[in-house]
Amino acid sequence: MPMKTKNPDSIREDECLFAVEYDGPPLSYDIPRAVPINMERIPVAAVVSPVCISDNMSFPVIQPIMSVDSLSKKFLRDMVVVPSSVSPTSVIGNCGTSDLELVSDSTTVSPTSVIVFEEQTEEEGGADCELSSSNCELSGELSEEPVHHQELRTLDFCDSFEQSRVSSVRSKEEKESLDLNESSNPLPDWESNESVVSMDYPSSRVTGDCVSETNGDSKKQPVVTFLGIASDDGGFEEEDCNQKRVRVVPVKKQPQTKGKKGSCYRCFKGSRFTEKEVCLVCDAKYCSSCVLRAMGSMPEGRKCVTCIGFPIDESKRGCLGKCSRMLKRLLNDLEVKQIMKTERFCEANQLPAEYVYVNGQPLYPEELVTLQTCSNPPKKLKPGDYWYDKVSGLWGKEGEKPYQIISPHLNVGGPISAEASNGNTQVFINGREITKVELRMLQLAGVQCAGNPHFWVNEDGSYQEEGQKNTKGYIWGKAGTKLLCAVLSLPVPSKSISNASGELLHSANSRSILDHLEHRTLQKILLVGSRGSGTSTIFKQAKILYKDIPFLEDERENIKVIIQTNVYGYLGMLLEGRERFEEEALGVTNTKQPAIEDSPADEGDTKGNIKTLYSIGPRLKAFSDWLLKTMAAGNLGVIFPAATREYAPLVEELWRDTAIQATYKRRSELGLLPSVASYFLERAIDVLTPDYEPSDLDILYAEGVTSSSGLACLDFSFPQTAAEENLDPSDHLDSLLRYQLIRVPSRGLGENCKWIDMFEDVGMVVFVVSMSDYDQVSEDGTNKMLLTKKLFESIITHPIFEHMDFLLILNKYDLLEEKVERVPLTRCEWFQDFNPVVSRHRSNNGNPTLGQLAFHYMAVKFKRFYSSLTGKKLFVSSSKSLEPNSVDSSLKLAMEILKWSEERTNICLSDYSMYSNEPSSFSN
Ligand SMILES: Nc1nc2c(ncn2[C@@H]2O[C@H](COP(=O)(O)OP(=O)(O)OP(=O)(O)O)[C@@H](O)[C@H]2O)c(=O)[nH]1
Ligand SMILES: [Ca+2]
Repeated sequence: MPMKTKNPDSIREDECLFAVEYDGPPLSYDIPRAVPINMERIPVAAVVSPVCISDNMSFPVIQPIMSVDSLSKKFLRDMVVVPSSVSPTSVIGNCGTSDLELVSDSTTVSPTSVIVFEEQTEEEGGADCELSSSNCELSGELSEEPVHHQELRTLDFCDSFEQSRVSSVRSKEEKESLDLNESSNPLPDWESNESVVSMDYPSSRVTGDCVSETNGDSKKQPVVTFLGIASDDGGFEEEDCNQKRVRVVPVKKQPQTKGKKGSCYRCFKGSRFTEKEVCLVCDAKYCSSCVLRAMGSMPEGRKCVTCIGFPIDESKRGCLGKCSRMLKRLLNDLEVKQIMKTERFCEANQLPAEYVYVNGQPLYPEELVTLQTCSNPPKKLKPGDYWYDKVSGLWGKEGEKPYQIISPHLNVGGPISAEASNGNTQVFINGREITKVELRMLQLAGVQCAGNPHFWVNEDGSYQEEGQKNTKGYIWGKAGTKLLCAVLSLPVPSKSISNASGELLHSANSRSILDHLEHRTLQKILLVGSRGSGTSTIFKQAKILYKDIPFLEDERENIKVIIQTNVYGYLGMLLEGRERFEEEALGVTNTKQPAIEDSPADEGDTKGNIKTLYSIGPRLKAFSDWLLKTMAAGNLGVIFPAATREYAPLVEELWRDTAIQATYKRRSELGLLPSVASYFLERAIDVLTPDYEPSDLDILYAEGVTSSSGLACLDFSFPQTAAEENLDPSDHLDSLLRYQLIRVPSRGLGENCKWIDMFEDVGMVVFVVSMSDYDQVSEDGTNKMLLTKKLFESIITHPIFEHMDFLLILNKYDLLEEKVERVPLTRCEWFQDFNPVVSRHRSNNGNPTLGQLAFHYMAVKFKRFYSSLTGKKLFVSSSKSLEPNSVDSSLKLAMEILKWSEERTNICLSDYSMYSNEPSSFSN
């Protein structure tokens, strides 16, 4: 598009000055594009009244109106009128030098004017429009894309193992768009896909946000954006789609002075690190000695004296009324309260109506008031473009799916356009072409959507086809539709639906749904596994991941003692090993050096004098003897906390001793020493001091923290992702869904499963298996994997769990990977037929590693075993539970399975089943 725009850099200072001072009478001659306004004299509002704007007309837009004197003084406010076809860059370039800039594609620009009459010809607008609308389409498509790729990374091994190997390479690309398991899955590419249970439910985390990335149009940098609005907004491209609109863009006022980086803007002292108070308008920062002088009595809150009367920087709207520590120090409580109150409520700081566009039109102040004071207002309203379906109350950001249902029938903004939410489904609700997610929701709610219907949906969810009289049903009427919406991140009517007159109206429907929801909000997940499988590690990870305060003070105090006891135990095992190694070494020495015996030395002392690599001095020997004796007596727990004080110096000496270090080097030969021991032993000196405080990681690694005899319970919900935080929590049922993780110690599950009856109401069972157990034997000589299989069998066949989903976590993948290279998997008799074809060259050419094959094989074994006994399908996930991401994705998988089974139940109950139509969704 030819840019006739005057280069703003060429607007000279004096022109601007002229602009500021011009307040003469209206000129007698015609000014085609720019007219100064005077509210008293010009009935401005009528010009842009919503009724006279037709969709296809390019129209003059009159932006905020103020009286002449406030215009000259205040209205230097950072108002820029930008026809949206003009590159916003041009505005920014100059805003430091002049408060008021005007840019239009006309050549005659009167800087005093705040109105731009923009006549835009078809051709002029054409090219740009086309370009950007194709952008929009592109991003629309992309944003839907992940919906299809949203899959559960669980393995379905009912198909033959070989088959899944062959087809598995396919999924590489799909994997990119997944967020489940992404960083933590130890198995790359090859193992997922056909074996993947493909879920057609997009989850809240997947939809939506990719738009921002793909929108990053390289040609046109969105230099001016609404500062406050969330970044996932389509930005300028979207606005360009609706061309022919004149736009008011808030531009930040620049501070009058600016010191060197980080210093106070007034005294120019201090650095980045000095505490400062910030002006809400121009972002000037003042140190505590200057702030009161720079901001005066703060009649509008925290603004420089020169910024009083100016609108605030929209990005700071969230800070309004939130006092800083600095002010609290400088002023008394009453003053602080008063200032914060005026900051929030004074007129100058209110959201300017014209920054909010509804259905393509900037709001009038009255409209904004209507919107903000209705019984169910949009939450956290920010400057930006929104669409509003007045009939149903659906509300969303322009170009996006709905995110809230607000009060219907409000007289704000223009008429809704078919493209408002950028849908491409050919299904319409109240004149708006709906998005793919909405369509899916409708289908799942049992609404017949064949034949591109146009629906008329009322605020209570009742709907009819356009042109027909009878109500066909209620969209939110079915049990589970709300939950469905939660899964799809779609809004649902709030508890009270207000009717046209604003009265509250509790529909029986919505109440029953809420009852249903409340009943469902605590989903219980049972976590079981045989000894040492990793259930407590997973439990602790969940605590650390999902709790703000994972461990309380006194809990930590107890854990500290547990850890220290453990470490003394590990030291004891080392000392035992040392004795063994010393004896071995002595034996070797004796046989090697028969010559010594010929010497005339004292026979009896010979042995004591011979020093081996594993010998220790008498002081340490005494300590060692004492420790081993205490351990043998089972008294280790009793010696605390005295032991830490007394023995700390000895521990240090012991750990640094060469004999101990030599023993530690051979730790793999010490059968009893668990693998986590090294984590603590290497820090033994720190851990065994009285003022040691265990970190979360220490607690994670520590053995015996979760009681091995009792149940442990954890209530949690998955924290919202950044994208979800932008939405209102009340519309986001995901965050309402609460889970309870119940860890049952393996002991409680033995033969007679004494606890099992308590778990009637759990939603699902997560069974944890340690993959590295395949070569281990228990005290009575039975292979541990076989014991695990037995325990697994007893649980899956228990009548209580008959209708429950099972998720198998094959844990300790890290250990398996390492071990399987040394010890054949066939060491376990259940795994006799493991016969992998592994290429000799272990390059990264996509061939699975032995570890991956072994995991896969075990998964198949368990799956077959499970379905032979239950006729159901087992979900499987691999994990390294010492890694938080790994546990996070496993638990999220559990959540998805729960959600999904919820949907499955609801849909089975409803008269409409989508599964018959969509074979992709969960067939096996
Ligand atoms: N290397 C590795 N070690 C793990 C993993 N998961 C757990 N462990 C370790 O395995 C040991 C046993 O794990 P726990 O979580 O205590 O097992 P548990 O199921 O609670 O077993 P009990 O407490 O004996 O009932 C601990 O030392 C863990 O640190 C893993 O994925 N990789
Ligand atoms: Ca344990």
